[in-house]
Amino acid sequence: MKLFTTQQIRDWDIYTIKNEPIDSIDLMERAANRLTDWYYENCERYTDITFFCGVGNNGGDGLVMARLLHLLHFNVKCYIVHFSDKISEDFKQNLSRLPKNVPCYDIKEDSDVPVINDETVLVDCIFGSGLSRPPKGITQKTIIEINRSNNPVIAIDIASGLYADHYSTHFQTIIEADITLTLEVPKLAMLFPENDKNVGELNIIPIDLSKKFKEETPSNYFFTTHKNAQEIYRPRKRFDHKGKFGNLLIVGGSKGMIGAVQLATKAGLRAGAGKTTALVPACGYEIIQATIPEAMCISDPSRNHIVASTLVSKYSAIGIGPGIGQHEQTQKAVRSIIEDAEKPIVLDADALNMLSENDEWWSLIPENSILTPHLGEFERLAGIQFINSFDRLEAASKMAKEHNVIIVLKGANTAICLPNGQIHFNSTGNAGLAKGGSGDALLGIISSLLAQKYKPYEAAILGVYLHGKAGDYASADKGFESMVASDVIESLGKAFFELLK
Ligand SMILES: NC(=O)C1=CN([C@@H]2O[C@H](COP(=O)(O)OP(=O)(O)OC[C@H]3O[C@@H](n4cnc5c(N)ncnc54)[C@H](OP(=O)(O)O)[C@@H]3O)[C@@H](O)[C@H]2O)[C@@H](O)CC1
Ligand SMILES: [K+]
Repeated sequence: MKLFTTQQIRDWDIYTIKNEPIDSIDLMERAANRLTDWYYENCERYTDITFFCGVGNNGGDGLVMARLLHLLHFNVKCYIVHFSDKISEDFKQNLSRLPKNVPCYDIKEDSDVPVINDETVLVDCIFGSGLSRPPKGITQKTIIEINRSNNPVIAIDIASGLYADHYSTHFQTIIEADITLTLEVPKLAMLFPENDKNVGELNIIPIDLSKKFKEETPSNYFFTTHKNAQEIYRPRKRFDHKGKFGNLLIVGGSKGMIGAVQLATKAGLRAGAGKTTALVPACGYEIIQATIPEAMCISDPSRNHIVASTLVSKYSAIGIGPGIGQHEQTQKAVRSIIEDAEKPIVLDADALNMLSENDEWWSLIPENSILTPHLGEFERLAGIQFINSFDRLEAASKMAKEHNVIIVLKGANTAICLPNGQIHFNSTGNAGLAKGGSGDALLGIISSLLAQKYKPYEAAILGVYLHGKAGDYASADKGFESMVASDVIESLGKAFFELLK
């Protein structure tokens, strides 16, 4: 799914109105109908609803919802926040359509801001994508009061006060929503961790804006949906044999860290590689052989850490890094594997930390290789600590373009930065994945897909999606706290199955 800036969304709106064609008031009615359907299907038992409407089109959406929910016999009331004398035409029309028996109050000065103490759902439609500066005065006061209440808050399109395309610094005056119902596509700011408390649970409400505009308007931002993952996935055919699914090598492990390479190897197998081999220090040999009978194992001459490289040309993909440590001799071995590799490889964990200390390695990395740093590893690679996610993402995208590699910036909504400038945000996964071993599983999955001849960008996007989806199954079964990386790997099968639906 392509993501757009607010300016592009405004143009999309205008294009749809002109070319469908549809009157703007009817488009607002359609959007509010979809929002109302969502409310009815998901929140039917919450019968008391208070709307806080601005005087732009976001407020207009709120007024239509209020009318429709009133007709469905919900107890609705509205507050109108008069933040400007410039009132949108569609807002005005919908205010006149609001049934007279819906209580409606004006907020024009500070003393009009209500103290919220009744049990009601609060619907935030003060500002939408038209926010142009931090809220002040009565708007600020209203937002603070909504946040102070303990009532459930649903934001329409975007939490009021949050900039859609760039970093917000006025944290005190942004709605903290429990649920965001965003129209047609998520907005960029919703995918960044610092805005999590403002966005809450994100739901996308399609409103049928023009398909032609969507296809023809360029964007570098994407959100990986189930359908996108299905388009990449290639189901197996009846006569396929193991030779077709590649020969994967996982390089990792050191004394006390054999579990990491064990998880990556298991994940590689579960993600479908035809043959999977682990290259580990001698102390890990028996562990791998005894616990993963399906895998082959090469024992390094050294007992506690890897010192020797191996003949890399016979493998269709190589994943390097889980639990590998940073011993000087290991660095030499890793460097020589990277140097010998002729196809894209996958680098994680200490392999990335080694790279951040050896700038000259960049020129050795085969193009389109995949680097999977978490935020700390990325900052080491970039040599900078970032203040916000926008700057961090920009730096990751620049690095991907500059070095012709794929950067998988791990976190909630993992961002996959491609050398062509595209950034793909993942849509699956949960907080239970923030745990040791999770990254090892991801390295195994991505390398395994690469071994199966998925293109590097496909392996990265699909691998991250499957890892998150398996994490969602694991959390449903074990809970966020108790799920571990092994549960994620065990759930991979269900994630693959779902792609067939
Ligand atoms: N996408 C779609 O196709 C559809 C979108 N729809 C809906 O429309 C919404 C966008 O509507 P919108 O453009 O009218 O913007 P919205 O945020 O309601 O208000 C803008 C007003 O606020 C003002 N203003 C801004 N900041 C301010 C501040 N701090 N303090 C005071 N004033 C401030 C600003 O004034 P200005 O910046 O010009 O000074 C302007 O007057 C969108 O989110 C969605 O809900 C659907 O209806 C149908 C289809
Ligand atoms: K809003």
